[in-house]
Amino acid sequence: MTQDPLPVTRIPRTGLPAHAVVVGDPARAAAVAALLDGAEEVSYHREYRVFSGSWKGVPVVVASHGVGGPGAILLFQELADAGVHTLLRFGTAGAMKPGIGDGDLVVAEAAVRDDGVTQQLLPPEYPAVAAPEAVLALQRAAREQGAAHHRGIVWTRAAFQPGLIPLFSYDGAGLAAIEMELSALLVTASLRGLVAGGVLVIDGANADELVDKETTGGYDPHREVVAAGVERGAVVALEALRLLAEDNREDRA
Ligand SMILES: O=P(O)(O)O[C@H]1O[C@H](CO)[C@@H](O)[C@H]1O
Ligand SMILES: O=c1cc[nH]c(=O)[nH]1
Repeated sequence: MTQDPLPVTRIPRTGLPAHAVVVGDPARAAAVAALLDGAEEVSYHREYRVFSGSWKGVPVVVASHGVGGPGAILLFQELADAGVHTLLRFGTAGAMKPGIGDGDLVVAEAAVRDDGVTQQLLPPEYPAVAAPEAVLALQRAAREQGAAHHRGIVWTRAAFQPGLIPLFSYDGAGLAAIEMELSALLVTASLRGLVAGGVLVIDGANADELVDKETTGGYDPHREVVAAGVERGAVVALEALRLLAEDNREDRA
């Protein structure tokens, strides 16, 4: 009997692998899926392009969530409904700390919840934290790939463009990077009992006041240095997922 797909993303309710890499851009989902064995497009509805395949023997999902927390959280929730329990976001981000340069990776330890959606779900004091095992798996994978990487807190911010209200400054707070969806993933994971984390490729920074001019050239994701970081980051995310899947297998044994 054919099953009804889930209502927003149109992914199937059953049969998906339990480990997923989620990315903003549908084209990046296709590029990551191209690294898999036996990759197949599962569904493509709105901004949600979903593939399955296997990475070094581990069945994985690769899915795009589009730009912005409110839309992205619909994918995270429906992946959880479909039985996915480990999710790593592989995105791009702006650098916020001196010494973090274009093409470098940032492994998120936690995120500031300015995502524009989770405030409507639970109080703002609730933290957005990555699973420690996801942080360590991403860090280990980045080391093993020889990818320049940093660990730190990420600012998830719903507004990409500057507006009339001056940007609140987190000067002195030690934030590493700014992007738009990670805290929505981390909060969803905590609420649903999932394992989640994130690794981000630096592509400049979209707010001039955030840019460390010595290490980044300002916001421009369409550069060779970013493309090279994305290639490295894709392998880091898949390798980290494999390490987490191995841990899961050992825990169950
Ligand atoms: O490259 P992705 O994963 O889309 O991530 C970043 O890029 C987009 C902004 O251009 C936002 O989605 C932001 O979070
Ligand atoms: O939100 C984002 C994403 C990429 N780069 C930025 O500077 N900001």
